[in-house]
Amino acid sequence: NQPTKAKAKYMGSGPSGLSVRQDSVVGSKDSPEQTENNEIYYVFNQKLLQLCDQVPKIPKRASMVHTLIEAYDLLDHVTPVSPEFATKDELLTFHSQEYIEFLERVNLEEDSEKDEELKQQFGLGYDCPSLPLVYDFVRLVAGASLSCAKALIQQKCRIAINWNGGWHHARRDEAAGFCYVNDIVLAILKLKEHFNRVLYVDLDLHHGDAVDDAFIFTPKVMTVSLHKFSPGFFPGTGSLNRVGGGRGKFYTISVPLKDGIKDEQYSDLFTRVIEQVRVKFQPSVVVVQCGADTLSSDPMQSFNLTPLGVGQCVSRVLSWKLPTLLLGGGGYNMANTARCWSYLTGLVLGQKLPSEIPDHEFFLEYGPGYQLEVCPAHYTNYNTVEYMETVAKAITKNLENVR
Ligand SMILES: O=C(CCc1ccccc1NC(=O)c1cccc(C(F)(F)F)c1)NO
Ligand SMILES: [Zn+2]
Repeated sequence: NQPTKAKAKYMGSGPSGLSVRQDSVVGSKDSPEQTENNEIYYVFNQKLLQLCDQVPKIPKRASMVHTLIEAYDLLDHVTPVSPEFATKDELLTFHSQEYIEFLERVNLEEDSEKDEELKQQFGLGYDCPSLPLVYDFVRLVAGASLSCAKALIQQKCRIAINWNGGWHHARRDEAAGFCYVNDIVLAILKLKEHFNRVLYVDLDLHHGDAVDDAFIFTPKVMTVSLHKFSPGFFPGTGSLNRVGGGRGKFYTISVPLKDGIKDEQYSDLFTRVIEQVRVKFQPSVVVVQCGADTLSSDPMQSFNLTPLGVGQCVSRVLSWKLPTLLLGGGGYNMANTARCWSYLTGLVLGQKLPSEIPDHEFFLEYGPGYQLEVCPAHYTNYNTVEYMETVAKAITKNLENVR
């Protein structure tokens, strides 16, 4: 039951430009999809891929990820679900009216000089270039992660995947760090209505700052972010002593790392931290942002992970058998990001994927080896054993204050 192209009905152009009514065949309100209780929800449709393909710094990445997953025949083992657009009210559960109405208004503008200073005020400009149809993009990306959250709440699945989500820098009232909408905060706010304790794990190279900030004062959401922390590196937050505040103190865990870390050291530290988190926090649902800019040969050239290392962390969380939402994020080597998220999708399905990249539309992007595996680079690793011990001990100490 592939989601067919959503039959978008343009209902004439209202003040905000196009107002689109989306009749998605699968998963619409009036006809809940008949799921043969397939455990893995995989959210996408052609519109979402098309909008995400246009994001400047990740051209065609969404389609490369999706078509590689399809080429590996993984779609036959998941429940593909076509997402709805998030409603304006849903966006307003986190974002400000001014920001959302601004996006609504510039949705259709060409990149005109108009509103230039307004664009700056809302973070559009340098880090977050103006996107064509930015409002449609924001509503569908958020809608996809919300569809996953709703499916987990309604127990239609145990694992839900949105590789086009994971935009962890978007702030309440402005785009930031190349993120236009914080689909993660929206999904967690939805999950929080039905699950007592939400664990958020951020594996992206960058600190998940805006998600941390959104939940820094509450003990109902524990955020764990592993990230590069070094002078001048974006976003600059996420030091070891960032532990949260008020009633949420010690429910924010920052794991600051240096350049060059490899799979074994990364997953060992992750395991040490996350197993303590599990015992102390006892999450009832988990959200994992799987940003792939940590991989070796990412243009970020910072960490030296391979999909195996990321997979060890995700496997650890999946072994808890809790309702789990997997999201994408960064990842600027498009082929390696597609390799990573295809590998993770296979992992979720318990399927080992053959090394040879199957023939498909983007096959040539996988040259010269045309293999699924990513080889580590020869980077210097600045994470000494002593440094890692210091980080692990500090986190253990902080966690003594939880429960
Ligand atoms: O990946 C991110 C956002 C990274 C970011 C934050 C703030 C300003 C710009 C960026 N993105 C980049 O620097 C970037 C994005 C794509 C490709 C590159 C490249 F230059 F390394 F290729 C760099 N968060 O998880
Ligand atoms: Zn990143």
